[in-house]
Amino acid sequence: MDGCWLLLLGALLLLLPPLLLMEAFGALRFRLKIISYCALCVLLSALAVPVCLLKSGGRSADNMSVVRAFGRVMKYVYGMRFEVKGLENFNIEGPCVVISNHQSVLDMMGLFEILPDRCVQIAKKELLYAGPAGIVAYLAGVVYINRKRTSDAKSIMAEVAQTMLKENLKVWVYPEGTRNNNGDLLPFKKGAFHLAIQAQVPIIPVVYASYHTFYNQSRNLFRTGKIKVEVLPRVETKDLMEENASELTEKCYTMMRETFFQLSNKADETRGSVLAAQ
Ligand SMILES: CCCCCCCCCCCCCCC(=O)SCCNC(=O)CCNC(=O)[C@H](O)C(C)(C)COP(=O)(O)OP(=O)(O)OC[C@H]1O[C@@H](n2cnc3c(N)ncnc32)[C@H](O)[C@@H]1OP(=O)(O)O
Ligand SMILES: CCCCCCCC/C=C\CCCCCCCC(=O)OC[C@@H](O)COP(=O)(O)O
Repeated sequence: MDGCWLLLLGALLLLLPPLLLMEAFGALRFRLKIISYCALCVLLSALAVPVCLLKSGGRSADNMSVVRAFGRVMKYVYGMRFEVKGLENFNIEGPCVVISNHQSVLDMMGLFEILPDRCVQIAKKELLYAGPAGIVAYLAGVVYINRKRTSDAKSIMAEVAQTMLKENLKVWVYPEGTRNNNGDLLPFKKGAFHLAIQAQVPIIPVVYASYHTFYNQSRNLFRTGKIKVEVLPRVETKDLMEENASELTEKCYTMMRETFFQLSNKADETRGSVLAAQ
């Protein structure tokens, strides 16, 4: 019997190094893939910069169609396929605020897949320093905000409300305010909803299904996959006032969270439902 235990222990000790090696190799492969993804972003951005300058001579939302064309290359390199529903909901006259969930740096592929014309994003100011990617985003009209200074961010958003009306722009905001890959949506920040109310423009919610089947940072998972996306019908803000921002936020959050669970084949666990077949 003692011999059996010794044999088992020996086998375990023998298996441990290759298992640890495989784990370390998985982490390394994941990191390298993310670095290559960022490097490709930087490379494509560097190629897009002169095209933007030739097209518009400087900063203009028209350059976003150039960035979109270059950005669409990434999905072929990383084997991402998209299944999009509700694209017709983008067909509205005039400006609007688009809101979507934000899971990872991979969201850039989903953004460029469906990005309407003359649509600029609100981004954290740190991205301005991401080399050519920061420059090309600036040239394409991306608005940079300092998330650590609420009052500065609010006054920039108030300017955006004016500019989007003057220049007929759509503005894309990630209301979670940060990347989140935990299988649920984070509570929404209120900036996007104040913006839509101040400009009196509709909100178009966009939901990307959970990436859990092909991308998970904590499990070092990053492989090819299919991303389901749904563009929801517009939410009107006409006649809403600043004091309605919280209920508008809540309404959009609830609607998007339900759609997120549906698209991800997951039930809303807070209501005590069971997980649907995955
Ligand atoms: C070829 C390859 C090319 C590659 C190049 C890539 C190009 C594409 C670039 C795409 C970039 C995408 C980048 C994505 C990001 O960077 S996400 C991170 C940045 N974005 C955001 O943070 C947006 C979401 N955040 C908000 O909207 C926040 O509300 C913010 C305005 C930032 C303020 O943050 P915070 O202080 O944490 O806010 P709260 O929401 O809690 O609000 C505090 C109180 O202020 C009131 N409030 C908020 N906004 C306003 C406003 N505009 N006007 C008036 N009042 C406002 C809010 O109601 C709160 O008060 P109460 O609690 O209600 O009393
Ligand atoms: C040639 C070697 C180059 C090495 C790579 C250099 C690194 C360059 C980094 C990024 C370039 C790609 C930028 C693409 C835009 C990514 C948008 C994005 O997802 O930003 C995250 C932001 O929403 C929220 O940030 P946090 O989750 O709060 O943090």
